[in-house]
Amino acid sequence: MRDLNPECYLFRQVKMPVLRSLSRVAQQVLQAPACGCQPITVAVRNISFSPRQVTSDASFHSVSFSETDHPKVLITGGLGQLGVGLAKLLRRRFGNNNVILSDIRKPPSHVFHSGPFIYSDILDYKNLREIVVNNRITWLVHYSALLSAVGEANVALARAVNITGLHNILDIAAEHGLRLFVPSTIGAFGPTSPRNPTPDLCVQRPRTIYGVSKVHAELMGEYYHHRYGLDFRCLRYPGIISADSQPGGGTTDYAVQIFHDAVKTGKFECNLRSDTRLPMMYIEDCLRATLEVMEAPADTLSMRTYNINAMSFTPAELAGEVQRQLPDLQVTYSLDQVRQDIADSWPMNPTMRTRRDWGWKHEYDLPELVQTMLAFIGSEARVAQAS
Ligand SMILES: NC(=O)c1ccc[n+]([C@@H]2O[C@H](COP(=O)([O-])OP(=O)(O)OC[C@H]3O[C@@H](n4cnc5c(N)ncnc54)[C@H](O)[C@@H]3O)[C@@H](O)[C@H]2O)c1
Ligand SMILES: C[C@@H](O)[C@H](N)C(=O)O
Repeated sequence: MRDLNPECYLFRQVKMPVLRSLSRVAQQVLQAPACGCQPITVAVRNISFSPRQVTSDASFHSVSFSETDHPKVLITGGLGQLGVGLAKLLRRRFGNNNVILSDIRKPPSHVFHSGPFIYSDILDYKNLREIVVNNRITWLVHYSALLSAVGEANVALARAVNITGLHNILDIAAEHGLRLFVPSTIGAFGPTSPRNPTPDLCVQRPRTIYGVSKVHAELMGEYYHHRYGLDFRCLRYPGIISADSQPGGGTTDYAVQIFHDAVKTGKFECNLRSDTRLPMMYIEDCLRATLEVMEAPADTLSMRTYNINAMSFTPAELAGEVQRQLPDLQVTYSLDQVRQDIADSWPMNPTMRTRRDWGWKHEYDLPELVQTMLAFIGSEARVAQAS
């Protein structure tokens, strides 16, 4: 089964009653509609029936998104390291009011006043659905998650947010014909995956709840794509490095912290071994890749989950590059064994079919990354000192 017919889908969505009882899990076969599509009925969520119409020549585009309109975007978990930057990029492209940031945390004043913000807990399915319906959302970028190190410290919460929350997102997206982006991660690989290089398709047996939940997200998204025609798109981000937003508790956080410590104290204690090689990317490249994969014509996507990368370096190599700009920086090493074990199971160099499929090219390598980070954090520090 490949895809949905928009008219049939919307017709059925409006006409069909939504059944809420968790105990009434079932499937119904509907009568063939006038358009001649072969109807199937699928319980996307066990509280409702969502009939899906499939035609052999249908494309994979979202059912409710007209290509001539701007998408109406909802970003979940938008107050983390990546969400505010993505909202800024998407708002520049689609208009301020067409991009809604959401989170369960209170936004800082500059974020609150920069565009639409809304409270949304992804564990609250009804609230999510209300937001999607009331705001006529067509694209959903699902950023809410607990990252690798924080997830190991709170497995139950990570399981709830990263797995149960994802189920809510998938059902909402399928039921309302949204184009859905869910980031995966290099953490979706594990100790038995090939590390150098790591192909897009290979063994994935991660040993963190974060990694397990992200493999689950990849597989569920692809399943919904093939089963229900959900327009699911996924990139496995490497460690993302940003100057104006803080990482949320991952294994690659050291590569952000070093810049702040270098500028503020001239000393940096690294919690990974000096020779730990991991894939990394500057945030601007990451957000551009996200927009590019969301805008890519469906027929250019040979897969729905892709590796993506810019550079790979070790703490020693990063420190060396920072020391070229700030020669007095002192770097010491004090291992966090949880993070080290995680890092030792992750890829060093993911290969990328994105290059072939939609021409992905990063702009920032290590020297540009270091210059940009130091320039930004340095100027912030000077402003803070002056005021
Ligand atoms: N930053 C990276 O290096 C990186 C790398 C690979 C993948 N990713 C993925 O990208 C996405 C965004 O990453 P990030 O670095 O911005 O994460 P982050 O940890 O900085 O932010 C996650 C956000 O999710 C929110 N959240 C937690 N529980 C929630 C709930 N119940 N409902 C709604 N929101 C909730 C948090 O409040 C937080 O603002 C995540 O899915 C992450 O796995 C990030
Ligand atoms: C790599 C990524 O998923 C995140 N930065 C982490 O370290 O957990």
